[in-house]
Order: sequence, then C-alpha cells, then structure tokens
Amino acid sequence: MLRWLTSGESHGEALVGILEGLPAGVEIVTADVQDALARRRLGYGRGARMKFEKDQVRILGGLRHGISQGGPLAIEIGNTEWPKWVDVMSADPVPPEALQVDAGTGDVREVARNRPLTRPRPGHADLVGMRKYGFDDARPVLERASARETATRVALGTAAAHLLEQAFGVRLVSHVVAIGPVEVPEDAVLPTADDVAALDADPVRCFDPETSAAMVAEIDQCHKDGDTLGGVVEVLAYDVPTGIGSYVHADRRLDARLAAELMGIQAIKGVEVGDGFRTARRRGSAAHDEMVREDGRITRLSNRAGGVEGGMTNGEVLRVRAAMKPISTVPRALRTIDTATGEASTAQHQRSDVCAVPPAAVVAEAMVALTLAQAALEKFGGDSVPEIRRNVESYLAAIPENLR
Ligand SMILES: Cc1cc2nc3c(=O)[nH]c(=O)nc-3n(C[C@H](O)[C@H](O)[C@H](O)COP(=O)(O)O)c2cc1C
Ligand SMILES: C=C(O[C@@H]1CC(C(=O)O)=C[C@@H](OP(=O)(O)O)[C@H]1O)C(=O)O
Repeated sequence: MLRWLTSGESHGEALVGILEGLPAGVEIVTADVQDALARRRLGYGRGARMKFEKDQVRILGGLRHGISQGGPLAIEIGNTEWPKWVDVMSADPVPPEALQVDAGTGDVREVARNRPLTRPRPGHADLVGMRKYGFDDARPVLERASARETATRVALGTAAAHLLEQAFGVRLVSHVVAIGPVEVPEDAVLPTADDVAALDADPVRCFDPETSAAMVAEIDQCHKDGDTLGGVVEVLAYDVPTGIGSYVHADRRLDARLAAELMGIQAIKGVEVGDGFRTARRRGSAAHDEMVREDGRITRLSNRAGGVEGGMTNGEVLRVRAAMKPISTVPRALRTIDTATGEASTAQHQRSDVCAVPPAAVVAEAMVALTLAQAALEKFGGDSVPEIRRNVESYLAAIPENLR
C-alpha cells in the first residue's frame, strides 16, 4: 500500500516527507524534486517569502543511484529562512537571553518574531487551534496549519508521478481555470502533458492567453484594493488504464478518494469530478458520455464524467477540479478579538500571498498523483516497475474484444 506522512513547521528547520510503498525501479533524482518544487513557487500574486526563500532538497532514504529500492522514500526540504528563526522555533528549550537577541540581525531587543500572536485571523486555523490545543498564542497553530507544508506533498507527489509514468504510462498536467470572477471559457482547449512548459511559463498557469491576461489584471486590482483572491484549478491525467478504483464500497471509489485528498489541501473548499456541479443542472440526455464503436474500440462522444464512472477510471482523461477560497490574511485587515485583552481588534497581518491559485494547481496535481498511484498499485500490485508493467499488460490483454 502506498502511504505518506509529512512533518515540519512553516518556519522550522526543515519539512520532512515519507512515502512508503514505492515499488523498486522508479527512476528519480534530486533535481526532479527540485524542479517540481520550483514549479510550486511560481505564480503571479505570491508574497515576498517566495522571492527570497529557496527549497533545499535532500533525499535521505529509498533511492540508490537515482533508482527507488522498494524502501520508504524520505525527503527533507530545508527552510533557508531558518537562521532567523533558530531560537524562536528551536525544538529544545532555549535560555531566555536567546530570545532577546535577533538571530537574523544580532540586534539586542525583544525578538519580534517571538511575540505572542493574539489577534486570530478569520479564515485561518488560529482561533480554533488555540482553543483546541490549549495555546495562548497562535504561533504554534499557524506554523503547522500553513501551506508551507504543501512543499512536502509536491516532493512526494513527484515520486508518485514518476511511478505513474514509468509503470502505467500515465501523465499528469495541472492548470488554473478561474481566479476570482475571471474564468476560462467553457469550450477552451484542454492542455496535454506536452503543454507543461507553456503552463509553467504563464504567470498564472492558465492555458488560455486572453484569460491569463485578465487574471493578471484582476490580481493587480485586488492587490491595489488591499484584498485577496481564490479560484479554481484543474488536474488532468492522460492514458489512465481502465478499472482503477471500485464501485463495491464507498471508500474504494476513486472519485471519493480524490475528493478527500484534494479537500485536504489548505484552503480548498470544493471539488468537482468531470463537469461536477454543471452536470447537476443538465438533463440526463446532455449529461452523460455516449458510446460508439470506432476502429474496433468503444469510444466516447464526450467526457463530461471526467474519466470516472462508478468510482472507477473508464479509460478517458481523468479530470478533477478544486476550488480555493481567497487567501485568509487580508491586507485590509478583518475584524477580530484580541485574545490577550478580550477587546475588539483587527487581525494580525504581515506579508502574505494575494493569490496562491497557481501553486495550488501544482499541489493538487501532486495529490492526484499520490492518490491515483495508490489506487493503481492496489489494482495491479507488483514490487517493481517491470512487474507492474507485466500486470497491466496482462489485465488489458484479457479484456474481451467486445468490451474494449
Ligand atoms: C499554495 C498555498 C499558499 C497559501 N498561501 C497563503 C498565504 O500566503 N497567506 C494566507 O493567509 N493563506 C495562505 N494559504 C491558505 C492558508 O494556508 C490556510 O490554510 C487557509 O487560509 C485556511 O484554510 P482552511 O480553513 O481550509 O484550512 C495558502 C494556501 C495554499 C494552498
Ligand atoms: C511559505 C509558503 O507559503 C506560505 C503559506 C502561508 C500560509 O499561511 O499558508 C503564508 C505565507 O508564509 P509567511 O506567513 O511566512 O509569509 C506563505 O509564504 C510556501 O508556499 O512555501
């Protein structure tokens, strides 16, 4: 079984991810992970931190000479901001004097980074996290609730994506379909896995140039207004073998599993499979994907289902969307209560992203890669890439002619 765990705080020394169940024989090197993390940093509307911080990747286990060995993959992503936070975020107790000297500048004064955060930000985990874990300071809550953690998911997702491509021939692509009210037209051409470089080059990871320009303008306006934006991302998986997932039980449905993992990304508030909510507004005759036989194969006249029927992949392009709420740290600060005094106040605000929808697309792609790889391994089994390939080939070859 493929499973994963992450650890680490936003301003801690490093994030750590473990991927257990990765078969042997997957080719992957540190630079592949670094490239994926670089894609997660892109995007018009991101805040200052993305400009000066780097992701320092070290692969600590599971690989030898660029090939997975079957053991858990362990990836560390160092926070280059760490020197400034070394005392404030120290794992071990520090003498009180350490918090009187700024580790970044050497200034002797109260370390601002260590001041208790008592003005919880609406839309963040701050207030409920303080209640639930018994803190009088939101610092420990935001450190772990922060989407900095998504770097680890992207790192682990890179290994899952390599497995999907090398063992199953599946290729993934993610793009942005809406930022605030600006949306790509319904009939816009879908990007393929060959369009990844073009998407990486676009400031908002949008495949439609006109919409992309309008999205950039919307972000600029929002920034001027001291406000923030959300949007919708889409992930596509090409050449997915049919039969991954199952209808036999709710927790084996691939659509349910994808929805859970996408909703597990910070700030994601809705998920659609295929045409999702749009399908609900159509009549049945215009909602499903008719079958015809063409060149001896069953072919669909449309792909409204997004490649999943009955909780299983049906051989069409897998297509899922995730809706992200606007960034919660709104520059035009929202009203809150100062929990130290009980008085009305405004929410804590420091640097923040105006819009993080483009990186959220890369994170969503990673979660689809992990989930699809997990379900594909359950279907096909195998401890090495060649064994999995044999299993896929023999399964596909055994499908009777009239069902192909
Ligand atoms: C890639 C990414 C970047 C984010 N950057 C920020 C940010 O800079 N500032 C912020 O307030 N929230 C940011 N968020 C959202 C927060 O992490 C936070 O999880 C969210 O507002 C709380 O949402 P929840 O209720 O879904 O957990 C980001 C989310 C993602 C996915
Ligand atoms: C660090 C990342 O995103 C961060 C996610 C985030 C949040 O509240 O989720 C808030 C910001 O961090 P800070 O408060 O330190 O400026 C973002 O920069 C990252 O994506 O690597």
